Amino acid sequence: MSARRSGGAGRAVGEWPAGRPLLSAHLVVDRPGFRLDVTLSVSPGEVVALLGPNGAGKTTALRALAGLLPLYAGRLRLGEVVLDEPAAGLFVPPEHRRVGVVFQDYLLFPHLSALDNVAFGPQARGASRRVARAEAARWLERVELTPLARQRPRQLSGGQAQRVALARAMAVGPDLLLLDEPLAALDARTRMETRARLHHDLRAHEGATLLVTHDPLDALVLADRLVIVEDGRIVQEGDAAAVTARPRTEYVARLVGLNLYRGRADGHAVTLPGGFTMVADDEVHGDAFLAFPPSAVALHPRQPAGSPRNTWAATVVGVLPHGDHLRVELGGPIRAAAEITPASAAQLGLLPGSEVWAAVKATETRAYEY
Ligand SMILES: Nc1ncnc2c1ncn2[C@@H]1O[C@H](COP(=O)(O)OP(=O)(O)OP(=O)(O)O)[C@@H](O)[C@H]1O
Repeated sequence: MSARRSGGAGRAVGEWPAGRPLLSAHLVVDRPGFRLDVTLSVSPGEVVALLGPNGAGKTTALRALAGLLPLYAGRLRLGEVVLDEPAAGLFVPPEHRRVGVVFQDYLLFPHLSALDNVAFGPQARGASRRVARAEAARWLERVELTPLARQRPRQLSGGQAQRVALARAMAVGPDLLLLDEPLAALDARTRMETRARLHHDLRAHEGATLLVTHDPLDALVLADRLVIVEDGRIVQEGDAAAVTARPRTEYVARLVGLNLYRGRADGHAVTLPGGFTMVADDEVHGDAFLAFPPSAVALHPRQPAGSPRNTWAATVVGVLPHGDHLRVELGGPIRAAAEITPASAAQLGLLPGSEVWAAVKATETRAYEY
């Protein structure tokens, strides 16, 4: 099978020129009432997480990369091969792409053993049964499942089934590995263990990896770079530190647990919609984001003396447990979340409708341009 037909890199991933992305895609997909329009590039060995709320278009992007949905416009190149380019009449079908997919519910064949599930990929791509099974055995060994090779999927735990699905996706030697919510089907405990294993296995993959997830923890643990999609568009991308330090949408701010506002800055003062002004540690001019963590919000029963900055009268909208703290949703001149201990909540006698004073130190308040 030629590299072109097989949709392969056309040269070993190890020889791929440094600095040139292995996957380079401008994906435009039309659905009734929805358009996905995103540009993605992933380098060899890099793990990118596509993160976003429900209906953002993550699965649509993954399906387009796998060839399960054709592009409406744009271009998808993997290695040296163009897999989809409607304007040029090019489309490589899924079975001829060097792409491995781990679906959310794994889609293992229930009547086949773990070994034959993994052997399916190489066999479907033309390997003999013997070669495919040898390849499958090698992959099961890599994910430490050799003793379970003869088991059927229903005899495997969720974490084991996930690893069989990963071995099956890797057994075709993919240049692009796609994972759709790989840990969503697992309970919390198995999830932690499987996440750690998956991290280890993904490090060993020389090709490009794209992971679709709702779960910020999966993204932070597994990925080198985050791409955040909302309503079919990329709203922010970068490594975890950059994204969490400077969220650019409310979704991202919630994800990283920050209060976030848009306003106009004049030096250290940022005026928010409605006219409330806050003082930030940073100096910015023009349109700006203002962000502070809920843990930086102190609540007082009366107006605190001697600290007129960043203090406002607020009304308690709701109180929710948050780990071993309480998260207090506040209404008032700005909506904000505060995180306090159960002891201080009891002292303040917090109930929905309670009146309190909120205070945030300028040193804990960040401002940055948008
Ligand atoms: N088979 C389909 N036919 C038509 N529209 C679809 C289909 N599947 C998804 N959509 C629409 O495409 C948009 C993006 O959906 P998609 O499943 O890609 O989002 P997502 O980010 O993966 O969401 P989730 O996290 O809920 O899986 C949504 O508006 C959805 O209603």
